[in-house]
Amino acid sequence: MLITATELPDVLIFEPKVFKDERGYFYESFNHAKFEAAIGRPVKFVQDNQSKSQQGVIRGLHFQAAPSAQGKLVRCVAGEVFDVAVDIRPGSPTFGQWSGALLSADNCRQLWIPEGFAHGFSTLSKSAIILYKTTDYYNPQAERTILWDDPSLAIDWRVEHPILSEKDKVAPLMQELLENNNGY
Ligand SMILES: Cc1cn([C@H]2C[C@H](O)[C@@H](COP(=O)(O)OP(=O)(O)O[C@H]3O[C@H](C)C(=O)[C@H](O)[C@H]3O)O2)c(=O)[nH]c1=O
Repeated sequence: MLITATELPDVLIFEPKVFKDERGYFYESFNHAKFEAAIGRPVKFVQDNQSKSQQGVIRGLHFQAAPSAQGKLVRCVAGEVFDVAVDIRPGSPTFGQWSGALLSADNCRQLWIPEGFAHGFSTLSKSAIILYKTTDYYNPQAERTILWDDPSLAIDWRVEHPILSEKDKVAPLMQELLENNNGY
């Protein structure tokens, strides 16, 4: 398994060893012991999620406020997405910075996004299916959103005129969340 650092020290790209032969391919999509050894701490995933999106969809930016914060291990099993993590940990040296990775069914890459980051992705292929593990359960009361095109983040989503949920269309700016302190 190849592990690559990103611009955000705690956000990592995992590339599993893919065994290809005349039948197709095989790879271990998750190995708990290897994953914990790679990130250097115990991690317990409690929920698996799956979503399908059409080209041009952006889902995000989302996170759950503490104590329901979720770490996410994201992979794309059909098509291609640009997966983005934003450091929203107050006091972090990379606070407000983002990092993105192309995840696709072909590159088999996975993005590890620890607790304390907001997450979103844009759909680059005709459609895309992502699967992701989370380290805490869904808690609607703890759900928070940040506006996808918040100018203070200036994320390049690589899509024009994105398709958004009604919730995402009206998400607050990160500064608004900080000011009224309901985001953390
Ligand atoms: C996240 C979630 C949602 N739901 C229900 C709530 C809604 O009735 C429906 C669709 O939810 P939503 O529109 O929030 O789905 P996404 O826009 O894909 O949200 C996700 O997208 C970004 C990229 C994330 O990282 C989060 O996991 C999550 O916020 O599924 C559940 O029942 N359980 C869940 O864990």
